[in-house]
Amino acid sequence: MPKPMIPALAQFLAATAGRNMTKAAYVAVTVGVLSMVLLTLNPAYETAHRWVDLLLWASLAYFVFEWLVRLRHMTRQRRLALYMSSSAGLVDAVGALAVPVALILGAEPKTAWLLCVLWVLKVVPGIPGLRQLRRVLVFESGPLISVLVIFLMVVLLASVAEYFLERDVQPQTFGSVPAALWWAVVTLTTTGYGDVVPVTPLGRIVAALVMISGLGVFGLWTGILATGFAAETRRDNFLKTWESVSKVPFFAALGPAAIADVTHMLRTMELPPRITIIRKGQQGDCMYFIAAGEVEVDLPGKKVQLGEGAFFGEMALLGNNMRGANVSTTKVSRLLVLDLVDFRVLMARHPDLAETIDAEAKRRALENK
Ligand SMILES: Nc1ncnc2c1ncn2[C@@H]1O[C@@H]2COP(=O)(O)O[C@H]2[C@H]1O
Repeated sequence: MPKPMIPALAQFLAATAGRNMTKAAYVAVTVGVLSMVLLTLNPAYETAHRWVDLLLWASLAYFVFEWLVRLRHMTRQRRLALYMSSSAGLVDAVGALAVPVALILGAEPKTAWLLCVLWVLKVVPGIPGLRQLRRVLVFESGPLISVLVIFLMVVLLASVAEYFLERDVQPQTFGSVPAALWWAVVTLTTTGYGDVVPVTPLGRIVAALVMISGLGVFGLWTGILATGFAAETRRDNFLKTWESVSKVPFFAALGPAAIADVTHMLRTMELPPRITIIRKGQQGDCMYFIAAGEVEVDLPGKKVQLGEGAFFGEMALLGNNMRGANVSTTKVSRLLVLDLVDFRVLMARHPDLAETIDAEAKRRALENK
């Protein structure tokens, strides 16, 4: 018998605490935050205030319900303290309590509902690549902090210089170092509001230097983050491929160093069922190892299934470069792809593997005659 909807939903919400958001939570965040934005729009809010209020209360009710369900679930699991002190627990608590507490404390409703902007924090665990970003920030913290220190140094030097050069001509805007600091930050970050502008010749020369430094500082930041991300993605791919390679029996006899070597040459590909990977008659530029799943080779008069650990697509690389049959997936499959150049390198570096591939290709060619 299907479970009643509310208990089933409650069980699901409890189990997803601290993980990616549920679809309902995405809807509640979007509806809630958009309604909050409408609340600040006049006269639109005045005309539709019943609907906007209803949507705001409905979103809040969802988050309160979700929080209570999770509290109950964690109490039963004896993990309440852990949940309440985790970032997910804090975000859930803030999402459920911020607006009601502000209303109870007597804040004006239009002000209290602004706090529902905090619901966007719920989206954080679902952001793809967040773990990668965190790791990049940790690994690259040294260079990033160095750039930050350079930024602060230039800001301070420039603002003192501009204060000295401009204070007599523009006492209103450059009359103190903090006032000049505002100009320095706006200029160095390349924002350039243009509300405060040096007018003396020397002041302008300093400004030009600050603008050029700004480009350099931001170029450095971007460069450090971009290379950090690229390195992190490479590491992630390597780990994923390593895991698959070590599971393929074909590579099992290799030592860890050789597996690492092979892993550098392979890339992973995830495919759904019924996808054609190889078409007969096309040029062959890579071969495949099956890490998981199954493929079917469509030969004249028969179909051959190849499962986990098998390889295919080697015959074109060893022969006349032409694919001899159609090959497609029959199940969800994870394949390791070896490009032609790396295939040659692999064959040269690992003669035992080369022999196995060669022998299997010859056996298949005989079988197909
Ligand atoms: N008899 C067979 N048994 C298993 N696989 C085969 C057989 N014949 C061909 N194949 C595979 O199907 C692939 C089609 O592309 P290739 O010719 O590059 O390489 C071929 C082999 O890897």
